[in-house]
Amino acid sequence: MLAYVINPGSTSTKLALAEIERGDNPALPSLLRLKLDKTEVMHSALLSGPLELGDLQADLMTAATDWPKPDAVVAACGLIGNLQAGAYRVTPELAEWLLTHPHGEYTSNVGAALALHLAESRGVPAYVVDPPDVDELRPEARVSGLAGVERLSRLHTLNARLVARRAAHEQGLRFQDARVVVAHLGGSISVSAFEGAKIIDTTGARLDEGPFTPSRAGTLPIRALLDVAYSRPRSDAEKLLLSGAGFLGLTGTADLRELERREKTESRVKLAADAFAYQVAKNIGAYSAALSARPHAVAITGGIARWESVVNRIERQIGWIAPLTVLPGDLELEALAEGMGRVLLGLETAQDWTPPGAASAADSV
Ligand SMILES: Nc1ncnc2c1ncn2[C@@H]1O[C@H](COP(=O)(O)OP(=O)(O)O)[C@@H](O)[C@H]1O
Ligand SMILES: CCCC(=O)OP(=O)(O)O
Repeated sequence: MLAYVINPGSTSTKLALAEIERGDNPALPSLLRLKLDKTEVMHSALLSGPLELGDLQADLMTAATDWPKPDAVVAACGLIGNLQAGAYRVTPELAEWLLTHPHGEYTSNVGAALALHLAESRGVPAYVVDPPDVDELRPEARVSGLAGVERLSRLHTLNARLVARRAAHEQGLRFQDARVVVAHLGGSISVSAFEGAKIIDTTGARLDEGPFTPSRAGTLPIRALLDVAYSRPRSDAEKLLLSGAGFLGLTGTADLRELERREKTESRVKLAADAFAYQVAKNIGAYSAALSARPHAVAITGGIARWESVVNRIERQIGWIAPLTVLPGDLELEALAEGMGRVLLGLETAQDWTPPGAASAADSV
């Protein structure tokens, strides 16, 4: 099977021609064989209007000019309304909805429109896979200690699901039979518990919960949060918590490659790295406890999984919980291709999207 795969980012859109075949292990049918021919289309600014979208559609058409006709086109997308994981058929209504109801700055809001354009030009269907607001939380995970405040499911769904599936396969288990905890450690962080192939609980990302990140605060003691909130306007408080905190606030830089070099000689940097590994490990422990029994695997992924001494510290701390799988970087193109492949190969059924009710579409970040 062939698919065009589109992953829009803030400064470039990644594109791939994916060849997807069944694997040769009948016990693990979703362990697929993938071949990706990747390319990247640069754009100068955050996509914000129809003009830039038109230009990008044209650039993608050019990049794919010589590619053979695919069976489908698949893209990453923004928030589409608290649904089950999997593939959704892109309709003009879904593409338009994402462009006109962008809740938060999700650059992937343009994904569905890009996929539809390319798919129509080839006379094939378009899909989006595993949006960030896939919501499969167990009921008790939604409840916070303050009536009216509901915990949300907003995470790095694409990468985290692929990594959870690979960690399950590494243990010789089908995804639906495995319990896995995944820590996605990039510029943005989420830690999530997978059981029965569902994301039953997650820290969320951005202004939700979890470890601190290169520039975000993560979970704070409530009294400190109140001090931050009451000492400045809300927009300044958000700016501090999202882009002036974390490693940046603790060490003066959010460039973790630089911190990796400095940690041997600077005690402040070493303490920040120790604290980060400790917070990640504690969250892995908490999300292990969200499962019905001990996890079969713990996995860490994202760019920070390249920081060897941090990975070692995390492993020392959580090694007693389950074997650790480390898959550094992000594998979103692979995740999109596999998600599409499962539909094209008849392992999963694509779903139809309907606009979420006013109640579930309300929030911002
Ligand atoms: N070799 C490395 N050592 C330490 N940190 C790294 C390394 N490579 C990347 N990082 C960090 O990973 C983060 C980027 O994560 P990544 O998942 O690749 O991208 P994104 O920014 O999209 O989340 C950055 O904070 C970067 O400093
Ligand atoms: C909502 C989780 C995925 C994501 O895109 O996070 P950031 O926008 O915080 O990087």
